[in-house]
Amino acid sequence: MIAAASSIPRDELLFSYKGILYPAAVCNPEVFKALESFEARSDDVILAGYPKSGTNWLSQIITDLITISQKKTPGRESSVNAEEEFPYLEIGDAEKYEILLLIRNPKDLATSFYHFSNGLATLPSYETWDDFFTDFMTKKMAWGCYFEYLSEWNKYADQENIMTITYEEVKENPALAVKNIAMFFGIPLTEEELQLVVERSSFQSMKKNSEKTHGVFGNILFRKGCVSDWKNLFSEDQNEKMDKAFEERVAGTKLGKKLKYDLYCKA
Ligand SMILES: Nc1ncnc2c1ncn2[C@@H]1O[C@H](COP(=O)(O)OS(=O)(=O)O)[C@@H](OP(=O)(O)O)[C@H]1O
Repeated sequence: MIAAASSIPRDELLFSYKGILYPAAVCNPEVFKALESFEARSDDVILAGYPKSGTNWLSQIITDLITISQKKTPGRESSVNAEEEFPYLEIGDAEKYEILLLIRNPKDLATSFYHFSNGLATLPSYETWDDFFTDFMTKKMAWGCYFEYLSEWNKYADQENIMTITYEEVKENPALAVKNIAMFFGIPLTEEELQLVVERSSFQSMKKNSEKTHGVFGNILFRKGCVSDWKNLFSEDQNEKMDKAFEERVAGTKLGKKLKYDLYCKA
């Protein structure tokens, strides 16, 4: 499906559902409609992340944690296939289940999204970074505007069943991040299990394993896996524009503070 999309004209690549754009090759309005009445089970685990925030990274960590937890559950030892049990979903009522909310600094996220858009046939590609930046700042992105995404999730960030984690904090101290995630989902871990999850979710391990886990898509997905790559793309003027938008729209919120913008997004 991803390869077939390359022949689709640019203006047919995205469709709008309730005011937000989605890639037509992988999303379907019928699915969104059906998900409005989706009922989750109380032990379902949901990972919410805007594109390029590190979703595949955190789903690797959660999948391993679930596998470890299931191995310890009597009667489920042999039925472990966590990958199959962790599909992508768009969700309705956010109150019924525990949600790990993943966010990433907007400059690295935009940088990652730009390279991804140009590597993937299902998304509109961009001749220049400047063109991408303009669209990113004016709500023309697939999966909507990142600033709106942050403002919307900010309404729920205080709820007990939501744990927010940043890409940067997992990068800074992976062991602590895995420990906190495991604690949030009530999964006890031995020191050995913790080290295993950390090792298997390192960028190097995931990239090395990516052909098996993601096929050819792996090469596009596991690009650099670092913090501050934005410094290679952003102009002075673009820095000013994004700093201003962040200050006006997100800086004062709980999620805004959690992102440590001054540390990760100022030169
Ligand atoms: N293990 C690990 N460690 C550090 N960073 C990692 C890891 N796995 C994925 N990544 C980086 O996450 C970026 C992709 O984000 P997503 O998985 O959310 O992409 S997607 O929206 O599902 O396509 C993308 O970021 P960039 O490298 O900056 O493009 C990936 O490289």
